[in-house]
Amino acid sequence: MDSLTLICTAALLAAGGLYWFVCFFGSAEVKGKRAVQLTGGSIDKENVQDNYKQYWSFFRSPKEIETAEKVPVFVDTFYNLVTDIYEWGWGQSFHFSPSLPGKSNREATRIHEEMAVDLLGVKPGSRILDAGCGVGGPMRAIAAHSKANVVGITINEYQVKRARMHNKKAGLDSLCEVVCGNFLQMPFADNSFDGVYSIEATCHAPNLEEVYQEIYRVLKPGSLYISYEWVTTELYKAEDPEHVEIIHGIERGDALPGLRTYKDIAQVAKKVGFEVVKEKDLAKPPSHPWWTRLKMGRMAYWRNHILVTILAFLGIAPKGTVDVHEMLFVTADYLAQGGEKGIFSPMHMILCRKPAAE
Ligand SMILES: C=C(CC[C@@H](C)[C@H]1CC[C@H]2C3=CC[C@H]4[C@H](C)[C@@H](O)CC[C@]4(C)[C@H]3CC[C@]12C)C(C)C
Ligand SMILES: C[S@@+](CC[C@H](N)C(=O)[O-])C[C@H]1O[C@@H](n2cnc3c(N)ncnc32)[C@H](O)[C@@H]1O
Repeated sequence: MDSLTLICTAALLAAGGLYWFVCFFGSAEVKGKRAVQLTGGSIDKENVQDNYKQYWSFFRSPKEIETAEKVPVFVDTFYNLVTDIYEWGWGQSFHFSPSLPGKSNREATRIHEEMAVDLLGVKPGSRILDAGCGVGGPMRAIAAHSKANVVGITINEYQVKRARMHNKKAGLDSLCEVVCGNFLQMPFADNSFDGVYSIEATCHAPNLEEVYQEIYRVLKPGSLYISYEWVTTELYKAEDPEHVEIIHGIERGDALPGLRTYKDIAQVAKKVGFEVVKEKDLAKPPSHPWWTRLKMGRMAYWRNHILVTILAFLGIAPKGTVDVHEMLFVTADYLAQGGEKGIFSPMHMILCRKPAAE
């Protein structure tokens, strides 16, 4: 073999290897984003690293996170930093769901979303609210399944842009509307929705009572609200340092002002005036573990980390992207540990009714 043939063969093998590495290694999810399109949301490329530092500074003075005025900035900064990585590495629905044997992650996600709207029992044409809608994965599944008009609200302007773009692309923009705003002070009239749902979103509120009160206000009397809440379970022991470390790890990597215990949820719902119709931790057996998807993705996360590092080095991805990705990498491990130990659930479901007017 002459040296030219050798070089060509080596180059071909290297290109083939790289293609395989990028496309097939690990479990790639169906995404709306590619690695080369990663941004810092609404943050200018050169400010991503500083915003990442700012995000961490909130944890140095946790009391500040608990004040309602600081929360929108804290949560908004977080979603500017993570939204593209979530879409790229997870898909358009930013939540977990129990694994369903024989079904793909995508199907399991859709079934978990449809269950929420089925429990609301809304009719086609009714108007429902998605409190904390992300880029609208659940909203589109729910609108397509129920034929209800869905209004989504998110604090993050960049997510509004992404959600509107996806709605249009899916041909669902006549059923789905997206508003930028704070779910603690919503720009909607009293008694104006036939149903409300929130999927893994109210955990960002510093005070659950405030967000439940606001949802109660906009819901029509006699209508239902369903939420999938992030909670610590009865197995969590505050005196066990390992448990505490896992829960703190989850809070830090997911922009949470402080995880609530499962006991708080119904108590707060009743306090604001709801009747609790049903409450169930959907993570508990016979459900199959929600965290296996996180663990199975580990090889892909390594591949992603190398990709992000190369893209940031080349100046294609913003500089801080590597730090953000690393933070998520670590968070995935804390989440999986929380699930495996049974001390944490991201799907403590509560279904509530606003009493009918007298
Ligand atoms: C409800 C919330 C978000 C829940 C999940 C959608 C996200 C929690 C942790 C995220 C991820 C962790 C690891 C990332 C991985 C390193 C990267 O290569 C690809 C994306 C991840 C898999 C990412 C995807 C989304 C999560 C699973 C919170 C914020 C209340
Ligand atoms: C983990 S994501 C879940 C998104 C969506 N429910 C889903 O499952 O894809 C949490 C969402 O809550 C939104 N959120 C958090 N705090 C908020 C607030 N105070 N007001 C409005 N939206 C908020 C975030 O912007 C984000 O869209």
